[in-house]
Amino acid sequence: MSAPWEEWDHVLKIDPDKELYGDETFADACETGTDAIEIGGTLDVTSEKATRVIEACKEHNVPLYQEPSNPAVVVDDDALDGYLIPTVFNADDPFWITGAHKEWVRIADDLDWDRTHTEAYIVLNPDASAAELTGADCDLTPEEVGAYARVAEKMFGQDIVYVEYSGTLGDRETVKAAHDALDDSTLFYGGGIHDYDDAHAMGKVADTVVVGDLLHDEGADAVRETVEGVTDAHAELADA
Ligand SMILES: CC(C)=CCC/C(C)=C/CC/C(C)=C/CC/C(C)=C/COP(=O)(O)OP(=O)(O)O
Ligand SMILES: O=P(O)(O)OC[C@@H](O)CO
Ligand SMILES: [Mg+2]
Repeated sequence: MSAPWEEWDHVLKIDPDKELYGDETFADACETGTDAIEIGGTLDVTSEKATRVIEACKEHNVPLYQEPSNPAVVVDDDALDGYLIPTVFNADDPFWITGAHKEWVRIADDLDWDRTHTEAYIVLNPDASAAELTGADCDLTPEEVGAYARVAEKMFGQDIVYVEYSGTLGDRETVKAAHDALDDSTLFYGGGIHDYDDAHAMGKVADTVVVGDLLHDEGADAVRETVEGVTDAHAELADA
């Protein structure tokens, strides 16, 4: 059976610490046409804030995943389809590679391994909170990023490799290098997607495009355009 993310063109990442746009609701976010919702952010997320988002989204027909930024924010909730646990391949502190994970497994009882999956992050925007927190080495050539991606797939068995430029649109050659380096794993791209054209361009070099801040800054209609952008890009690739 194939993994769910193999079918995802678009993921909407909701940050529990950020407000929605105008008077929009979580229902609006769920109805953008996105393939899945990831609930997570780097800073100031709590399990209470994450629970509020899960409760508001669970009645809607969209897969829901929590992406915890540390063990303390993990919510035990049957409404979640699963947990996508980051591990940061280019972090300078092993805490963000396996240390937090060790602590989580040590303190949590009865982890549901069937619903627990990992994402091999390569964090590339030095100004993003995720980069500052993890001390990520963002000064990497496309070739090095491709090599990290290949290591993640071939040596560490990672099903998801995530090129993360949170807050800024990334370098397409770098994203393409990661994509070209993978045989079977799914390449997520996230960062700075603002409109149809951004999503279309990154959709050409990534399997799954993740959109985050746009929901909070410009709202659900803007997110819907990005769903169309990546969907069109993938349809064009399939026709070519
Ligand atoms: C073992 C467990 C349960 C957790 C460990 C999780 C790890 C390694 C986290 C490292 C940091 C990280 C990659 C967080 C994930 C989510 C993420 C990148 C969110 C986007 O963050 P930003 O956009 O930089 O943050 P803000 O929007 O909050 O400023
Ligand atoms: O918020 P943006 O810049 O869209 O980034 C999306 C996601 O990759 C963040 O983890
Ligand atoms: Mg962000």
